[in-house]
Amino acid sequence: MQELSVDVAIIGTGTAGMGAYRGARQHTESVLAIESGPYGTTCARVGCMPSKLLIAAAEAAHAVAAAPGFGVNVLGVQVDGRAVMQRVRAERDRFVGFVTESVDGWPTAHKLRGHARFVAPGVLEVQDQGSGRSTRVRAARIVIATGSEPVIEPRWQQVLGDRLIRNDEVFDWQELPRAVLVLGAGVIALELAQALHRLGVRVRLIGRSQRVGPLTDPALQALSREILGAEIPMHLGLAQPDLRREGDEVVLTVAGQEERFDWVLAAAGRRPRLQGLGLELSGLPLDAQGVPLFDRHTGQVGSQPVFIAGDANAELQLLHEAADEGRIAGDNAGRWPDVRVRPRRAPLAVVFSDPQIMLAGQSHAELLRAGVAFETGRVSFADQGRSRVMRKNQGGLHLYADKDSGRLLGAEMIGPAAEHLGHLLSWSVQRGDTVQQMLDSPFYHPVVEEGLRTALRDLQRALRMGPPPIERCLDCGPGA
Ligand SMILES: Cc1cc2nc3c(=O)[nH]c(=O)nc-3n(C[C@H](O)[C@H](O)[C@H](O)COP(=O)(O)OP(=O)(O)OC[C@H]3O[C@@H](n4cnc5c(N)ncnc54)[C@H](O)[C@@H]3O)c2cc1C
Ligand SMILES: NC(=O)c1ccc[n+]([C@@H]2O[C@H](COP(=O)([O-])OP(=O)(O)OC[C@H]3O[C@@H](n4cnc5c(N)ncnc54)[C@H](O)[C@@H]3O)[C@@H](O)[C@H]2O)c1
Repeated sequence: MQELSVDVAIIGTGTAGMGAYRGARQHTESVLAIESGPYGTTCARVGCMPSKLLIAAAEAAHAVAAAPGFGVNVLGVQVDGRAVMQRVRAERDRFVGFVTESVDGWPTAHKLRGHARFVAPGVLEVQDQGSGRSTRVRAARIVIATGSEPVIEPRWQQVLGDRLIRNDEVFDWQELPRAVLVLGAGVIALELAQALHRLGVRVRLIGRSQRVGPLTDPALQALSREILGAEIPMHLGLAQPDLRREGDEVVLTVAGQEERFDWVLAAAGRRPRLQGLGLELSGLPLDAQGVPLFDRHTGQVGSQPVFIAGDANAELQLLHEAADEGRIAGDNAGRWPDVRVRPRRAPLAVVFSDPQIMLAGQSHAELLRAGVAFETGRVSFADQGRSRVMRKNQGGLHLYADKDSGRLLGAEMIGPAAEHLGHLLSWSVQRGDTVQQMLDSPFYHPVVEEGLRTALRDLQRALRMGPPPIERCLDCGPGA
């Protein structure tokens, strides 16, 4: 067995691992990045990018289908599934190429292929299935950046066999399938189910509860269910769906009615990829789920020279969070024992459904849990001018502000341009803006942001702060 000794070993070269590599390398050249799978990151290969490419194709099909609503008649929509998937893969490969190019630029001595596991505190064994080679790595500091994997119930695998697929496999389809059942009603389920539905695939989504998507504000959660449920065929409250395999098909039975599908897509959450990592031999403190206990401002696990970043830490499974956490963990692993505390950015999450969904700052549920005294400002997009112009006039935005200071604490929304409003709002939360400061900012006409202004005015009214807001702002422009 080959033996190596390094200052910093990084397990996983996804977004977090690559950030950690760059962070650690500012302090030492003795860095080893270990990777068991293909280079290219989950985000670029099978996550953010290919899913958004599929959604972009679905948006194009939907725009054509929705054109008659503007008096623009088109002669039907024909989706060429092969061409759709070809573009998804070609563009995806381009994005993956940028990532692999970056890894190709790392010195060979900094890279090791194979599956890493702890065999003792500070000691890893790396097994490369391809070459059969084993390497023992003694590392003064270790970064765990192993990402996440879909939650798959064992009985699904037993019943469905190779008809059960994960997000990874979807983007390798050469053609669009005829029918797909989606297990889950969260982010991946909504994004992929709606995209496939708009591309002409017969889709059904199964939710084990009545919840649809991530919003925690009960009124907006109900609105998400109403709006998305009106378009995407779904069965909610089906905790144990009756599924059986018949040949190459899967049969779902609900209330005596059978429906047949080519594939069942597992979209029931993702858990940290920590199994087989030998954490039991690592000497690290673990929580009840077996996830290392860590400080989110340093990435450090307990008081040991081990850091954790990205989806592996079971916190926020988002690209920008993985990148930040990777940089923090790598920098601290490099500079250890002089571990630095890094402020975190305001939370921001977006679902690329139509209408989009976003959460900025603290969610409604988090504010309630923390016992914060807050007021809520609301707007419906049903009559919002620009949204109506675009026939995108559905959804709602709720803003939450601190009762004492009038500072914006958070926001939840389903509605038009949520990805953009989410950015504005998370920036305001991070800056500590008050509702009055936000109202004093410019608002163009006619834009969706005028809906935000209406919600801010509603919030200012509830807070009873500043001059009384204008009740009906006629000089703001019609529909503002
Ligand atoms: C379908 C989908 C869509 C998404 N869309 C978005 C989006 O629009 N916006 C957004 O912000 N986020 C999105 N995400 C989430 C985002 O992709 C992840 O949060 C991010 O990629 C996590 O990065 P990571 O570095 O933690 O993990 P990864 O990129 O998965 O990297 C982990 C790496 O560790 C390697 N590894 C694991 N175990 C070992 C081991 N024992 N030894 C050696 N190597 C190991 C793996 O092979 C992998 O390369 C999406 C995710 C999915 C699945
Ligand atoms: N736009 C984005 O930023 C984006 C897109 C895709 C994924 N992601 C990230 O990936 C993560 C994982 O996505 P996801 O959609 O798998 O998780 P999720 O947590 O968003 O949703 C999981 C869904 O599965 C359901 N579920 C859980 N266990 C189940 C079971 N045993 N049977 C049936 N249903 C079950 C839940 O009720 C929920 O509806 C997200 O939390 C997000 O952080 C982000």
